Amino acid sequence: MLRIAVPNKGSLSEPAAAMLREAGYRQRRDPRELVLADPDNDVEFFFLRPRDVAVYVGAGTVDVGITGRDLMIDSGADAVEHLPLGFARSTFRFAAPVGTTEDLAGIAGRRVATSYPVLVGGYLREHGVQPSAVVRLDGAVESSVRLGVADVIADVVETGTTLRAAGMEVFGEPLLRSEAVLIRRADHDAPAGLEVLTRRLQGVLTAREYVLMDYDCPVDLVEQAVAITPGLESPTVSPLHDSSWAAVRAMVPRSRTNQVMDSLYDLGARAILVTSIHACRL
Ligand SMILES: Nc1ncnc2c1ncn2[C@@H]1O[C@H](COP(=O)(O)OP(=O)(O)OP(=O)(O)O)[C@@H](O)[C@H]1O
Ligand SMILES: O=P(O)(O)OC[C@H]1O[C@H](OP(=O)(O)OP(=O)(O)O)[C@H](O)[C@@H]1O
Ligand SMILES: [Mg+2]
Repeated sequence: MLRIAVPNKGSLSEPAAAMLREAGYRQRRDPRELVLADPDNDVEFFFLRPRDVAVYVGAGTVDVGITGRDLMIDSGADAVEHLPLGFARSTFRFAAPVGTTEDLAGIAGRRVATSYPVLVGGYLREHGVQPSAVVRLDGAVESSVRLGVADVIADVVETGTTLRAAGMEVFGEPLLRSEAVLIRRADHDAPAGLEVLTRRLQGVLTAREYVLMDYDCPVDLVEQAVAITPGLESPTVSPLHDSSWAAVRAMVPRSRTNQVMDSLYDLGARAILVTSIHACRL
């Protein structure tokens, strides 16, 4: 039975459960449940703090887990990324009160507050910058400068709203681009059952990323039309009762749906229909 660690709280918890549910797994109804067996799918879920997921995976007491790339690196655990999951996307950045710090070198001899001390310490060492201290805080790091325990911060930034509200701005390059990832133990064979889990999650990712597009097209325009919708391998082209027309079906990136429909219509395609993919195995 594959043992899977899942975040029990925070911004990873809900989307992780939604993804697993979409992949056909049971998920808990009561947020106080700590363990959930799913014998039909031969897996068992352990609901753990997101920060701890990599620790358990690295120790081998669970087989795989869902966590953030930033959290995995900060844990220092013996775990590796197996599959990026496309949600909880963020950047990890240095920031300081507006107009006070220009670049990485400006951190030398100053105090950096963060909830990710291992990640930040490692990055600064790699770049040869020595702060006077790395101050570890649990959260609300943006308040640390105003409250006098640090001079700059390093934290998760998504929209930048929290930083702006605190009168801060980012500086330097992002330390990291993070997202939710499926992780497994480093230097060990893939556990039994991981292949099925991976294929199922990949199915969800594809179903989220693509739509199915069907359209009718004059036969002499098919070549130009399939150049617009090449699909993943090759689009399906079927004859229609009216032999001067063909029906085409192809997968199209969801984000480009409307541009592709406009181009097809301009070319002369008609009856363009878009359908969501409910599930798939490629
Ligand atoms: N605003 C955000 N947008 C996108 N991802 C985020 C955001 N805040 C945190 N994350 C990601 O969520 C993970 C951290 O989850 P965690 O549950 O520890 O913290 P949290 O979501 O800030 O919850 P809490 O603050 O309630 O503890 C990290 O991978 C981080 O990159
Ligand atoms: O760029 P934004 O869209 O504003 O998002 C980034 C903020 O979101 C998270 O905070 P959270 O609300 O989880 O509070 P915390 O700092 O206490 O963890 C993160 O730590 C940042 O503060
Ligand atoms: Mg937080």
